[in-house]
Amino acid sequence: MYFYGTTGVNGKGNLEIGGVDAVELAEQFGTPLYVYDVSLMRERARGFKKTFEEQNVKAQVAYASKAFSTIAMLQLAEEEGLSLDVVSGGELYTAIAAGFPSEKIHFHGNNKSREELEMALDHKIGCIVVDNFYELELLKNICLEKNETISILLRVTPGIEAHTHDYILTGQEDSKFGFDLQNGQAEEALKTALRFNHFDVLGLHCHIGSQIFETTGFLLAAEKIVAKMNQWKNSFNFEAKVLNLGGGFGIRYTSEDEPLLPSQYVSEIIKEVKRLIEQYSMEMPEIWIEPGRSLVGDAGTTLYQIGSSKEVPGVRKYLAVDGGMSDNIRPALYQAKYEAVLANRPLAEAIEKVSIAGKCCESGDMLIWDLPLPETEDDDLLAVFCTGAYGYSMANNYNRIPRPAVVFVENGKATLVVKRETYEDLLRLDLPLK
Ligand SMILES: Cc1ncc(COP(=O)(O)O)c(C=O)c1O
Ligand SMILES: N[C@@H](CCCC[NH3+])C(=O)O
Repeated sequence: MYFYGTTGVNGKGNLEIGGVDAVELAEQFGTPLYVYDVSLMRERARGFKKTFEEQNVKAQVAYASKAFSTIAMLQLAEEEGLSLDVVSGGELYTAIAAGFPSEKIHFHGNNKSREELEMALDHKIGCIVVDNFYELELLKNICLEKNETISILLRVTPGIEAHTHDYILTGQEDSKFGFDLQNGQAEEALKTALRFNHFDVLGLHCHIGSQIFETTGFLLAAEKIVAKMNQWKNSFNFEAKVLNLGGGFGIRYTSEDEPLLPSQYVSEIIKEVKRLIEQYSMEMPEIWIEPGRSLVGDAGTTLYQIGSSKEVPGVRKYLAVDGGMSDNIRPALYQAKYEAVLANRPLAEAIEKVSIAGKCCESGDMLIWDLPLPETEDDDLLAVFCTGAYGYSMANNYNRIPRPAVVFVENGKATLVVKRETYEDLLRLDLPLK
């Protein structure tokens, strides 16, 4: 069995995370429960940052908070010296509430509203990643009305087909995000932005997709963008100070996945950018990246109580848990795969394959197909690994199921960082007919 970070088995034979017994966590906080290994998140953040520091490259590692945005998480990101990528007014609001330094916040999104852009300007955030011509015009008008200047990056689509699931591909030409780099759109956007003196155009941004295992896509994107930067330096005397290559670094969900370490992704990127800069005799830009999944994904484990089961003779056995697509929609949305063990007997020998069903009223609400497990008993707990990214952040109240609590564990201590939703919470916004 593969254990992540501080996860292991304690003297009682139970799963332990961050020095805390997982069975005791379930007793204390209930299930389903998201448990985050804080030291693993710190290790990942330091891994990205250290590589830039060791190679003397000016950089910002911005945590893509869409992966998991809560006040405690953003405070941890700040403690670790990360910048922050937000993608909506809600994520920005959470960052402000967490006390995150606004000058280190970058704002993304392909359809930011006037209200969201005004909020960003009012909070004097670090930069806005402008996605399209509509936004360029809207932001220009808001800057004029408020007589404010703002730093911007232009998001471009470099025309890269990264190898990942279609729904999380973003760098290809036919994408809803960004200005096309090849067909002249990006150049047009740059010319428009440079004409307006309320914009400080820092440079370019691209994000080619998510859960990517190779560096080829990042290097190709860098090559295409730096070539354009060189062209624009010569034609408009525009020197990009920032090259932002986005996030998307893959992690290990199952034994089929073979990701690189944060330091390996970063080293390869630095090497390629340095080569290109030398080739074009340009100034080295700052390199910014935006990891989400690779900072928090493998630090999260979801604990579930096992409940009903159903045998389809000769076909399969279904085992249902007390959560499902309401706390982890990734298997239904992307056919994502996970590994799991019994938290109260993680080392017990597997004797059969069972398929883990959620409790939602959907046939597609299956968390894991054909999971090897020991024979299960009442009160067994299932621990599903690697649920830290896009689990809680994509959780929903389908079937009016309250969202689970979130606990951070570190050095033998558990801290509740998000309370479990209650039935009253579910009705908080409802109004009666009369
Ligand atoms: C612009 C942007 N940056 C960063 C990320 C973070 O991606 P990941 O969680 O795969 O690192 C995303 C999501 O894919 C994104 O759209
Ligand atoms: N939600 C996706 C990734 C989102 C990508 C955002 N640009 C996932 O769970 O894999």
